[in-house]
Amino acid sequence: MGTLELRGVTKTYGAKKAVDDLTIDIGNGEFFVILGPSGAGKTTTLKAVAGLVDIDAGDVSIADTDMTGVEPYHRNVAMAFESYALYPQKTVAENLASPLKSGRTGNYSEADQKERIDTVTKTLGINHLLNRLPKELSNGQRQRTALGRVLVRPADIYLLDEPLSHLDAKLRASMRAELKALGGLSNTTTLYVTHDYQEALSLGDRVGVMRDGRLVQVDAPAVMWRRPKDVFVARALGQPEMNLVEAVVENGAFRIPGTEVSVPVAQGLDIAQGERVLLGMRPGECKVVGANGEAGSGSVVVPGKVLLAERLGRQTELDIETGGPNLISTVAAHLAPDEGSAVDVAIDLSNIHVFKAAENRDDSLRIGSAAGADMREEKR
Ligand SMILES: Nc1ncnc2c1ncn2[C@@H]1O[C@H](COP(=O)(O)OP(=O)(O)OP(=O)(O)O)[C@@H](O)[C@H]1O
Repeated sequence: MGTLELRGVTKTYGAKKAVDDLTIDIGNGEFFVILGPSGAGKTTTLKAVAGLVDIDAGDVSIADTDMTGVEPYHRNVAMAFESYALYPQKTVAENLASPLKSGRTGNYSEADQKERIDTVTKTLGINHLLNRLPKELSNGQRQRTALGRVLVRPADIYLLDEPLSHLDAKLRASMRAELKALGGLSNTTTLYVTHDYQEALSLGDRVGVMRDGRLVQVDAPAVMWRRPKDVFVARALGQPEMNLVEAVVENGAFRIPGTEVSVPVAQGLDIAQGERVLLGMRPGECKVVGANGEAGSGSVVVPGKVLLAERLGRQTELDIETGGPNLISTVAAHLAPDEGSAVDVAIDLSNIHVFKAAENRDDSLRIGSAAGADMREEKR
């Protein structure tokens, strides 16, 4: 176990700053997730911690010890890459036992080894595959075995790079729950990298959203979901993505061009007449209430017509014409209106995120919700 600190870590490849002045403090036993799109610098960050790349600036400390000049072998980190490194001629059981036999993380009796392997393989659902060779496994099983090799041995830090990426959606969801349980049990500081927001929100004690080598926001999942710092973070969380609708402040209200909709500007929002904003509304929070349905106080109603209704499992995704920008709404499939129906979409004011429109849309900063500015004490 140990803390992990990165101070001003920078790694450049040619003209590209893969990691740009990155500072993170990860607590002992914390499960920290880096979420970001392809090329954001996630893997390079893990490699910097593992000592697998030479960093240009900054430093990494593990368990309060500066790792500058310390070889990867001596850092006591266990890393799982997206590509799985397994011994092809060894069985699953032998692959899992090999990290325990190296002696560098302690000596394990046969019984200890068996117990550790048992716990990990049961958690990962691969305990029926112990006698198979890697070539006799599916990609998902191979990936779980590779993850098992990492989790089986104690380390100060686990570094996990998209370890569930080759699993199908169902298995991935169940593995998330099991990994969480395993993390809780082992209490090992973990730095976990993913581009899957559900994984990030469900696994992370804290999540850091990475963009172009920098962390844009670091927060607990619930805080980040409620208060994404900018449009980039807001778009990174949620599938389908948050609806983003341009609006202008006129006479104390946000007016959405092309519609009759006007959302009152709540007190305390730092916004001036004529300013352009983006109103963000998550599809799951755009509630279809039927035409002329009851919206209730504290919400805004947008009348529209269902252009497309696409059933996706238990949910249906609706594309709703409003006269202005279309809105995407997700509803339980059995409640979904037919294509062509007139509907009202009700959105709670507190679920309407207000971003000051920036030249690059992703840079637009959140200033609060349509219900008001964020209260400081609500932040944590
Ligand atoms: N060995 C390398 N040589 C040159 N450029 C590299 C190298 N490794 C990474 N890069 C570049 O650095 C940037 C960050 O890469 P990195 O692999 O860390 O991103 P990532 O967030 O892990 O992406 P992905 O999710 O696709 O794995 C990218 O622009 C990538 O092309």
